Amino acid sequence: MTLPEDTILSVRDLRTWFKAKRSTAKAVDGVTFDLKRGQTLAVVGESGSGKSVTSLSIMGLLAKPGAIESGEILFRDRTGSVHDLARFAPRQFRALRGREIAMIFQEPMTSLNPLYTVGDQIGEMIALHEPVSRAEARKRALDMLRHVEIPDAASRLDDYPHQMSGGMRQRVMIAMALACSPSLLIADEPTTALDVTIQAQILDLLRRLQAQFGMSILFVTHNLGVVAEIAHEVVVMYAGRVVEQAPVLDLFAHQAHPYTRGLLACTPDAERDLCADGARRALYSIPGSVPPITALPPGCAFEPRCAYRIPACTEALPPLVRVGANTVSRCIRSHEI
Ligand SMILES: Nc1ncnc2c1ncn2[C@@H]1O[C@H](COP(=O)(O)OP(=O)(O)OP(=O)(O)O)[C@@H](O)[C@H]1O
Repeated sequence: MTLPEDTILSVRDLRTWFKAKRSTAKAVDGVTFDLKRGQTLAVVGESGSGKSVTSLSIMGLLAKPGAIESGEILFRDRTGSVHDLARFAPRQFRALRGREIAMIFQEPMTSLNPLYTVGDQIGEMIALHEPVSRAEARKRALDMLRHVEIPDAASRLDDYPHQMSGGMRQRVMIAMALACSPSLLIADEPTTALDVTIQAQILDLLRRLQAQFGMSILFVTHNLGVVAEIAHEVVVMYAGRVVEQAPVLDLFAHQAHPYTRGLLACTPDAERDLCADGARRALYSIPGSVPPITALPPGCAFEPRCAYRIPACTEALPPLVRVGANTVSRCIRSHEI
């Protein structure tokens, strides 16, 4: 298994399907991307596009009947060894999760136990992977609370999660995720439930922690505003497939796929949306909805909603092709739009 030195994660032609008696939901269908060491790659798309199933596949947390059908998930651990997580057994994942790869979610209470103090939970996470004494675990937990900038950390160590605000709980979850200095952090919509000020603070914190700890981040979100804040590289998913990938500045400067263009038009922008007379322009929304992944058309899955569609779009699935120095797009008209 070969992986370029600067790459920590390489997802190659990944297919994760949910097979039922009558139909197969191809939630992830041939997804490929690379995440460079120390960088943030954002996976963006509407609800149901396969973002979470991609991250759960990487973490080995798929619920049945979900299973990896084919493809590779190459991951470089801190010793430099490369593993194919698509072929990992549950026992191997248990040794890896928390220590090498950690995950944070939208809802902190999915990770936090309401019955234990935050200090005990962070300490427990450290003790699970490292031979530390109780006192040492407690000291490390306190250090982590300081790293995530919880004010007056020493007095919050013995708080229960319910004694903290949503933003603080999110910080505790980040502290727990980073307690063993994982090299990869998977963040699935971690700021979606927060109000905008707290959201900005958490994104800022993640950026600072990334610079400090040097971890790579796979950031799953439906929000292009958040992508602009945090990502180096962006993967746009639609109906289980990658439709565009580009460095963040390139993607915001020019969208090669009509779906990306539509997503961007749906993102509120005060300057663009406010008219000279103070009225607000109606926010654009992409017409139609994501087709059911159990019954995708043979051609481009976005074609029924696309303003650029031509008859050829329905004939075959467009391949992902290079359309710029660092951009790939799955649209036969990318060069014209
Ligand atoms: N347990 C399951 N059984 C069958 N299909 C599933 C299951 N879990 C997910 N799927 C399918 O996988 C598709 C992708 O889901 P996924 O949660 O990855 O989307 P998403 O892009 O993360 O959306 P959201 O932002 O709403 O979480 C969905 O359309 C859903 O139909």
